[in-house]
Amino acid sequence: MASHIVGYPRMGPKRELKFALESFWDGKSSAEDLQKVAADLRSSIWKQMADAGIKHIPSNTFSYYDQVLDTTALLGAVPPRYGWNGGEIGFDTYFSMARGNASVPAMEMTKWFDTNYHFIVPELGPDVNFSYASHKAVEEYKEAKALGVDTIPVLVGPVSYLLLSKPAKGVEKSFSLLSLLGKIIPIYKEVISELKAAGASWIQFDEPTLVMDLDSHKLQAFTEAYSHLESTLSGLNVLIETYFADVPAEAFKTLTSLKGVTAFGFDLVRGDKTLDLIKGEFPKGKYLFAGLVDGRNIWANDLSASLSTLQTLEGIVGKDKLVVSTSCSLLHTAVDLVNETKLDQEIKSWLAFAAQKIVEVNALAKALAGHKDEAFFSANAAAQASRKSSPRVTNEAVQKAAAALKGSDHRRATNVSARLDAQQKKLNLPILPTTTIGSFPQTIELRRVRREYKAKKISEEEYVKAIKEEISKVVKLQEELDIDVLVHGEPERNDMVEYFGEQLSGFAFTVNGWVQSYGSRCVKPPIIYGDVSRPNPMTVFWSSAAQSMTARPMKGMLTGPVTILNWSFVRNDQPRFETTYQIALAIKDEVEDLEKAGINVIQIDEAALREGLPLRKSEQAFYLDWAVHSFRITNCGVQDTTQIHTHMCYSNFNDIIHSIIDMDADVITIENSRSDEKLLSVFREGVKYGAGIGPGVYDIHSPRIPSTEEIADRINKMLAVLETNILWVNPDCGLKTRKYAEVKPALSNMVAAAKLLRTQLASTK
Ligand SMILES: Nc1nc2c(c(=O)[nH]1)N[C@@H](CNc1ccc(C(=O)N[C@@H](CCC(=O)N[C@@H](CCC(=O)N[C@@H](CCC(=O)O)C(=O)O)C(=O)O)C(=O)O)cc1)CN2
Ligand code: MET
Ligand SMILES: [Zn+2]
Repeated sequence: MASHIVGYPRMGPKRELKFALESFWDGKSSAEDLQKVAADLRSSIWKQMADAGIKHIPSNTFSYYDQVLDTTALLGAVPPRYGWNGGEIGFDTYFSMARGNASVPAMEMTKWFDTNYHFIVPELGPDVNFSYASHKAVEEYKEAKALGVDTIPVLVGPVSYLLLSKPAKGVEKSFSLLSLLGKIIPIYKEVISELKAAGASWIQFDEPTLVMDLDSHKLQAFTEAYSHLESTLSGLNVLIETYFADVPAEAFKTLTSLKGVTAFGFDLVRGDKTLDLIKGEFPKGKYLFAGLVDGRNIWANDLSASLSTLQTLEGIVGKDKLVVSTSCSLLHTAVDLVNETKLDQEIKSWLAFAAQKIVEVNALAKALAGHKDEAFFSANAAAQASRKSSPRVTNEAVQKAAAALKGSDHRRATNVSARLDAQQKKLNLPILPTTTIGSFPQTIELRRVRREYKAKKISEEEYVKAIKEEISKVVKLQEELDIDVLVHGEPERNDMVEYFGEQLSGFAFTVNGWVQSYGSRCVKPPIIYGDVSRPNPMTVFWSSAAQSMTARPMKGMLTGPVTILNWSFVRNDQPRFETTYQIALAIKDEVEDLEKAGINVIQIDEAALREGLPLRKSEQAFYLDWAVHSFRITNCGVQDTTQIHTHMCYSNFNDIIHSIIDMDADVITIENSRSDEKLLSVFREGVKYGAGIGPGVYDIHSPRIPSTEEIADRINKMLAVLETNILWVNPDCGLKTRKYAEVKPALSNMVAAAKLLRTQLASTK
């Protein structure tokens, strides 16, 4: 019985790649240093899988930044503005596309399906001259082979690549990205041929777009693509891997009829309906890669349940055609539980990170082949049982309160325009008020202070003093810049989700449970294992201190329930909405405590609301309903004069704008500048929006400093579609990843642009 891993985290157990990348970008180390760290990481991962007994070990799932960008490099699809002149694509061009450089902004970055991973969006048009410009897939295959590991090379499939692209600037709206299929297939043929020549016997194409609701035209593209590749693929075993949801019935038919394909991979964790399709009809003689070990979470697999599913599948496809696999790439889970020395032992026994999941996959494959490791299975069964019955999981009062929420609407009593009037009387803001999203740069010094406090190397007194000093610096800076609504800068927070998780009951934490979010940036999602409650106020102390330092309004800064849910490892023993309602009640208490403490503006970030939208349309309305409801629960109890802000990033809102309006926030700040101002098109199409809105005026994910003119130009574009009196001026997102050398001039230009427009508007009145 064979085993397979869809993909593996690249950052390393201690984020070795992150540090190597950042040091290279800062000019502190050489390209060779970076390549050495990368090669060591790859070899240790391959060896680890080989030692565990995995049969199909993936290669080319390593990336210096992103696997979609790697595919863009493979195809030589570099946008002309990066000045690439052909030849093998090197670090310069590659990282310029990813991060921008002094003269050119970065390519667009967006969410990878419904995960917290971000990919670089290919920009394509009829004039792109595709060429085979990165041999990375072949080099990595050979590298593994030289280490004695014969791998299954992984490529982003041609159709998903095109479906995830966008038309380049200036390209006609009517241009069909799929029309480029004929141009990229020859490049895929080149790389497949080289892989074959290097000795590969298997190849994996990731085609996750197959889980979306694709029309027949798009499905047809799969049929076309793989029939063109058929002759080149002959002699190879070809796996098409899908993940993140069920494959719809139509797509399942198309997929399983593809020519030249010999194996199909399915996510059987998020997609429980696919099992029925397989039971209904699965092509004879083809391999089924059964993704039963969850790549998106940290819970230990229920091995006996998985084994019984596998036994059913074995009856359908036959013993020699069933392969045990992960539900998706392990990129989306933490790396190795071995490095968690501080976790409670009982909770630890419930968990499995990437390294442990490999062992689970292998144990299942062995058990199916009749070599069940009884000790391993019975330890697993004991852990499953302890998790089900552990008293630390349940809090009956919380369950009752959350259950009582259903059915009610939780709306503020007054409508938004009346509320905004009442708030303006109190706040007295100019038109085009300026603000920021919350965080200010997280300096090395700041991280050191937090770390030393956590390690008890400095006292609470010293810690409070240091953080207050930082807040005071940030407040002074904002006053000097003449920003209207201030923030405290979030210096006490490691991360906007982890920070709240640390203060809520029902959450556990890891020390090294990092997951890549984009490029070198990682997050450490807290683990929600039990019912959630708030033992004490979480932010009131710092927000009141900050407000006392200024006469200007200071925004209280909270993370909303849907975002806390979506950016945590969440329980899989109750529906997501139940967990969210529990978090909503905790945040509601915090909102009300902030109001009592005299904070008049409170921002409740729902950065990940869009991200959690189910991939399949049939499930979206239900999600939006409870997600928006949870947000309203948090602030339905405040006075009219308390101004509720929310913030969202990386969002494509056109399809959910009505839900956003239904959140009924007083002001919303939204990412906008790195996605071609797609957001504004919603309003151009006539959607009425009466609340305050601040579409980001510059991209904070790039080190580039925007000029006053550029920002003024952006604001003008917004004024063309939005009423002057509702528009706010702010960056796209928080500033924590930037340096002060970037933030000061950028914000100064932002305020200058707002003032310029205020003057212009006053003179044209
Ligand atoms: N959860 C989440 N998801 C999100 C976002 C977000 O802000 N949070 N933003 C969007 C974009 N994604 C982002 C993801 C990560 C970061 C980011 O800045 N991450 C930091 C993590 C920094 C962090 O939390 N650090 C901790 C831990 C400190 C630390 O790293 N300590 C040292 C030493 C530890 C010791 O000696 O004990 C280490 O572990 O190396 C802290 O500052 O307190 C990074 O990768 O650099 C930014 C945006 C979308 N998704
Ligand atoms: N308040 C948060 C910040 O400014 C919101 C970030 S959204 C990823 O960092
Ligand atoms: Zn954001």
